[in-house]
Amino acid sequence: MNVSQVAPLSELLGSAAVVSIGLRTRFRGLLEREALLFKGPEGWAEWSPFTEYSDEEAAVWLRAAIEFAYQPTPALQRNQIGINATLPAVGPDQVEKVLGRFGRFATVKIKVVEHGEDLSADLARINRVVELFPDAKIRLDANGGYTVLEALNLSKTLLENKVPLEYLEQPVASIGELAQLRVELKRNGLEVQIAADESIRKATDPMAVVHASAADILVLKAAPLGGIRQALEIAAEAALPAVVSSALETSVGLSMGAHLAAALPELTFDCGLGTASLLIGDVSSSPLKVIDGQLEVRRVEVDQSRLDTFRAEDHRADWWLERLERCYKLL
Ligand SMILES: O=C(O)CCC(=O)C1=CC=C[C@@H](O)[C@@H]1C(=O)O
Ligand SMILES: [Mg+2]
Repeated sequence: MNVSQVAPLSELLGSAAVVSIGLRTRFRGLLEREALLFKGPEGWAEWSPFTEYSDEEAAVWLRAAIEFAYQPTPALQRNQIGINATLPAVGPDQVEKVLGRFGRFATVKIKVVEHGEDLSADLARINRVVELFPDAKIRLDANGGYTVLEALNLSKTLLENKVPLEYLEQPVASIGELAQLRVELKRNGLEVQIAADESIRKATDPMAVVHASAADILVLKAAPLGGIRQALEIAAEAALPAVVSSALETSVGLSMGAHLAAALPELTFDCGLGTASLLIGDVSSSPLKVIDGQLEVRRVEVDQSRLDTFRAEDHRADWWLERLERCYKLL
């Protein structure tokens, strides 16, 4: 895709709208999610790299958004996606309320080690989920926060307590540690699968994790990987099962994830695209909704009245538009 020919900057700026939407519960340290939306011939797209990301990293997300707005999506293999509930690192007393917003689900992803608390806080949250939803499969996302030994000990404890553990997502930070953890788990007879997230989406070479035999499952996020096509290529080359997950977007960004999930030749895991319910509102009056654990696959129209409701303050909108101009030049 030759970006300057396909999508002139003036056109992106012409439809660009910047929103700021509150989160119901702190997630990833955030209480507000900012996003820039623009419209191309195929529909609306979202550009929402986290504000601390460098221009180089944010430009990758921009390529993804331009591709989604300006190019037809690849052929779809399914029109509904199974979705997991996502539980932020809340106290055990909050679990019921937060998970209540997800309706029915078969899988819960629980955030762990978010605030650097000790393992007992994670265990209390996990145990509360199991108590409330004994049939749900559990995946834990540590964002690389454990040591190999901590991840190993936690796996032991969870298996001893018969927690239905589906996988650990990025339990440790580096590819070397992921590979080491997999070896240690096997050596200890612990059947726990490892999913790689940051080791793919933040790596210069997304295949490095595969070559190091460091993961059983890939977490694919369309925006940080540079778009649906790029993510599909990684999945094909890796030849590992994939889980598509959100980057905490509005319905517009989630619809790009849903199209990626729908285009994968095989999809056996629930996907982490149910995060709209973590936000206080959305940019569409017909947002992508998870019903009984299933998300429909379609593009999303944006409503002017919603853009007005969530319009970011002028100085934040200016910041995003300047960022857009800088990142566009990097494409
Ligand atoms: O996968 C999910 O269930 C929801 C998405 C999710 O967890 C994330 C979205 C955005 C930022 C990340 O810190 C986080 C993740 O690490 O997967
Ligand atoms: Mg993750």
